[in-house]
Formats: sequence, structure tokens, C-alpha cells
Amino acid sequence: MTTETRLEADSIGTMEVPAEAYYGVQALRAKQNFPITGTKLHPVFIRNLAQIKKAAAITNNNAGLLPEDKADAIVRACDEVIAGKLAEEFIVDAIQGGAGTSANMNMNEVIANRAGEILGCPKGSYKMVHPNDHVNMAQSTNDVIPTAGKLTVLDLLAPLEKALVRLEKELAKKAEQFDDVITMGRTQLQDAVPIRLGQVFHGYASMVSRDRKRIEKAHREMYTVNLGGTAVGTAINVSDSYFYKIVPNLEKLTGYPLKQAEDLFDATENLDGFVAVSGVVKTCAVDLSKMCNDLRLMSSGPKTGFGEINLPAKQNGSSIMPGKVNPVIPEVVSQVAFHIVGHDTTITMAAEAGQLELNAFEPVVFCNLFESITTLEKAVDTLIVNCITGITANRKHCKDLMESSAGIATALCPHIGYKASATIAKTAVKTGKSVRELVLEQGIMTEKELEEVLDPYLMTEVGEERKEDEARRKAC
Ligand SMILES: N[C@@H](CC(=O)O)C(=O)O
Repeated sequence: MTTETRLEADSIGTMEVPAEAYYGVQALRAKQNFPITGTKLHPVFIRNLAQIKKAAAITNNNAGLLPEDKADAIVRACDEVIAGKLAEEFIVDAIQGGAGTSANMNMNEVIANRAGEILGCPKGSYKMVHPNDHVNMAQSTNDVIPTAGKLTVLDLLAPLEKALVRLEKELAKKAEQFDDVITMGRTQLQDAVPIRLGQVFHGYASMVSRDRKRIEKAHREMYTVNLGGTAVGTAINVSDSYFYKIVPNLEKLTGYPLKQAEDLFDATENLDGFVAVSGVVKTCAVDLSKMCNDLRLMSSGPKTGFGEINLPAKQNGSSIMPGKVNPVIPEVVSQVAFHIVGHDTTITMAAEAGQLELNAFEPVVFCNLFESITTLEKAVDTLIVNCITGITANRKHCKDLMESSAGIATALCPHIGYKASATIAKTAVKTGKSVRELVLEQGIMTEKELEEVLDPYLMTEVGEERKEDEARRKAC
């Protein structure tokens, strides 16, 4: 590593910057001011910010305000950043004070130095391409940073949405596979009434489908950007041509159906769109964690728990207890959910803390939201591959549990009333006899009548499905 430096100046004073660095004095000051998380800016965010700088250079050139050679060099430098070539040059911490100005200036300096180099200027001279005058031309941190944040959310949500489609499919497959596995449903952790394991998994598939649609709907909010509004939404320092063309040009580069906000003041000062996305991501995480709680309960044991299903064994469970296997995948999914709930609270507080024309807390919103989305996507992936696809059911044990439970007495109510049914249920629990045995013993119903009333499959069906099943049974 070279120890040579160059001297750079900003409005605070002068500073030694490593001679080879593409970043400049402002990025270096920010690095020193914010030694906070040790996590740098998200690479997808860097790529999107570079796309915005590229769109701005093209638009300013078309407006006749940025000479061709400078614009070409800036576009080339942006393309290099987009390709990930200058990744090491982005040195500011993901969490910074200053509403993202440090991130924006880090980008402006890297592009200015690289574009200057392309035009034959030494790093740090900024004679041909200046970070503020040329790269940041017609922009403010306050419009480029939220726009880059929205593009990044869109990029990160796409794989999450795809992962949820896969999860829904796998759950639906399990629902089919377990459709004839009858077990005892529980409410408030007490025996309730029979249910088919397939119905339980169908419920999970429906939940995931709803979560996915909710995310899809919220992601559309990200298409509306405040680019062109500059500092406070009044578009100061922006030419008419740039104002009308910057978003369509960015749309061409990104492929997203972007729209310039009708009310740029609102779009600059409010972060509710990010809160909405975080909210739907959190909702999905909470749902998945609830499902994982169920999977842990249903697979508990193997001898002393519910033991209704088996999760695939993924690793040794214990350092001290030989042969123990733990439900590690549902456990990790739940932890991801707790993490996301915490992030959502942070994002909510940050959005609430905006003042007047700007919200200064975008860095923490982005840092947490990006992490929420990607960790959820990865959690969904491991949940599918390492858990859901390999779940098996202990059919006989499920049936035994259902048959030995007094819960099926509920089905007697329409025939003998709640009071008599409760007496049967209580006696069953006390004596260990089955509900069926007691009803027959007491001559309350005939065997034939009971066959229909206490048919556990019919207890899990309603409407057409029930009629078809009854007809099928009669025909046998
Ligand atoms: N975030 C800065 C504006 C900028 O960097 O463009 C401010 O409002 O103070």
C-alpha cells in the first residue's frame, strides 16, 4: 500500500488524501467522522446512485449544459462503478450524519476523479471534472439519495418476491401430500376439533400468498421519486430540460416504470413509502415466524413432544446430548423476524423524526430496510430448501392423537346438545374411554349413526367438498 498522499481542500480546510484514492477529502472526513457500524454502503445502492449520476450527465449534456467530453467521461466512470470496479473507493459508513451527503459526495468524488483521469487530469485536481459542478450538476443529496434508496429497495424486493412464490408452491405441495392426514386441531394449545394436516399447510400457503401480494403492492410506491426536485423540492439549479427529462432518462437506464412525484416537496420531506415497505416486510416476517413456531411445536419430541411431523435433520443438535437434533431452520427464521421487527421500529422512529423540508435520517432507514429485505429473502430460501421440502408426517400418530382426544365430542352437539356432549367429553377424559365407546355404551346413538357423526374427515369438510365425500363413501 502506498503511503503517498495528495493535499485536498474543502470548506473546512485541507487534508492529506491517499495519492491513489479516487475518493476525496469529503469522503475521507466522513469516514473519520462516522466510525459507526463498520458496514459500508450497500453495493446495490452504490450501483443505483451511479445510475442516477449517469442519467444526470446524459440529461445535462442533452440540455446543452455539460460539454460532450466531460459528459462522456462521467458516463464512462459511472459505468465502471455500475460494474463494481471501484467498490473499494466507497469508504463511508452505512450510518452517517448529514442525510446522506457523505454518500453522495463519496460518489461525486470517485466519479470526478475517474472521469478526470480519463480526460488526462491527475487525481484531486478536479480541473476538468469537478465533483459538485459537473457530477452533482442539477442535483442535491436530498433528491438523489432517496431516489437511489427507492431503486435499491426495488432491486432487493424482486428476489424476495420470487422466493415467496417458491415458498408458496412448496407449501401447496405439502398441503396436497398431507391432505388425507387427519390430526387434532388445537386452539389455545388445548384439544379442539379434527383438522387435516393438508389444511394446516394450505393455510400457510394462503398466508404466504397474501404476504407476497401485499409486498408487491407496496413496492409500487417506490416507483415515485423526487429526482429533479433538488434541495427542497423547488428544483433550484435545475434547467427545464433536465427537470422534465431526468426521470424518463433514469427510467430507460433502470427499466423501472418511474414517475416524478407530482408534489416534490412532499416527496422530499416524507419517508412514509419506506415505512410502508418495511411494514409489509415485517408483516411477512411475523407470519413466517408464526408458521415456524407451529413447525417447532408439531415436530417436538421425538418421544416426549407432539411428534406429528418430522423436520429434516440438518445438523447435530447438541454438544453434550448425543443424537439430539434441533429445529434449527425454523429457529433461524424466527430470529430473522425479531431482527426485522427491530429494524421496522427504527425505520418508523426515523421517519417520524423528520423536520420541515427534509428528513435527515435516511441512512439508518436504508441500512435497516435493505438488511430486512435481504435477510428475509435468505431466510425464506433456507426455509424452503432445508426444511419445508423435507417435512414428513407421522400419519398413524396423528390419527391416534385424534381418536384418543375428547375434542371430537364437539361433533355431537348438533345431535345431542352441548350439555350431554360435555358430559361425554368429561367422562372420556376421566375414564380414558373414547367418545365413541361412551356414546355406544350409553345407547345415545347407534353405531351406524355414529359412523357418520364422528367421521373425522367429514368433520373437516364443508359445502361441496363434504357432499362429494359423503357420496363417495356411500358408494363404497
Ligand atoms: N443534505 C444537504 C443537501 C445536499 O447535500 O445536497 C442539506 O440539506 O443540507
